[in-house]
Amino acid sequence: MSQALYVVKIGGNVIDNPDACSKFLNDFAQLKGQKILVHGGGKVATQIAAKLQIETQMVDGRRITDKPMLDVVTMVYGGLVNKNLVAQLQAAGSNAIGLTGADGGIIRSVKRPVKTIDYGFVGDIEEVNGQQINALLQSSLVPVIAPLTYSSEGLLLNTNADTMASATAVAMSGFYEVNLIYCFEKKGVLSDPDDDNAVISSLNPQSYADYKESGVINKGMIPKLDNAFAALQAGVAQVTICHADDLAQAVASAAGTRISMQG
Ligand SMILES: Nc1ncnc2c1ncn2[C@@H]1O[C@H](COP(=O)(O)OP(=O)(O)O)[C@@H](O)[C@H]1O
Ligand SMILES: CC(=O)N[C@@H](CCC(=O)OP(=O)(O)O)C(=O)O
Repeated sequence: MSQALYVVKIGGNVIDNPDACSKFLNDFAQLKGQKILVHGGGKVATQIAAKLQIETQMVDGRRITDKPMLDVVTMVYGGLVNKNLVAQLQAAGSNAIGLTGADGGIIRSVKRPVKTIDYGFVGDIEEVNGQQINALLQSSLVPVIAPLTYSSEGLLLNTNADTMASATAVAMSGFYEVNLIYCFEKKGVLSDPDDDNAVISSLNPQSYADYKESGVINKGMIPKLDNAFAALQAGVAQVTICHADDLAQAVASAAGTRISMQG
């Protein structure tokens, strides 16, 4: 059996909460074995954009990214958020290296074609260079990947962090047995949006369709789960959605929502 690799995604609500983020990073640094962190930061980008009087517009969970907004997300994801996470991981004993998808050519995308909506400078992933990422892992580095990609025309493109994590996990499953863990500010996928303890322990395509139909699963959780199922179908060994506080338990399959193709 191949070696284990954790691909962990951390969402913007946790990044925006210094105490929660610091606890998460310490737990992440404690994880034994090979690991990659993919981060979001949408909430921080929205706040900084507002300070610059740039309005945020989201459609289906994706940010409309015109040139001024591209400048904001480049500074926020590639700079402010990524470098602070790297510094904190260094202090926690993890030799982190911060990268956008352009660095080392690790994640190439294509600018989303305009259909009914023009998303602007948003990238749809075309290729993840798993070999290059593996070279970093083999040098005992911990890649910390920001949600920016590059195109063959030399554009830098804003790319959803959940999709970055899923595509990275899929590419790395050619080298490792990959455990993909989405960490956010709730205890998992909930069967009752008003009850933070109503965690669905296991979700398969049928139960997902039912919860979606009834409206219990909505908004940002839909693209997150679509990414989760896509990863499982493309060879990722295990996918879990959990609270950022519960990373260690989720690794031991003792917390969060386990995504499954069975049942
Ligand atoms: N059934 C559900 N269980 C948990 N969260 C849900 C559910 N349905 C919708 N959500 C929403 O999905 C959000 C997570 O998606 P998103 O905001 O994209 O997260 P992230 O910050 O991790 O990228 C939660 O904050 C929550 O408001
Ligand atoms: C194209 C697109 O929507 N990109 C996202 C990238 C950040 C992200 O995904 O952050 P969270 O994980 O914190 O939501 C955005 O700008 O909001």
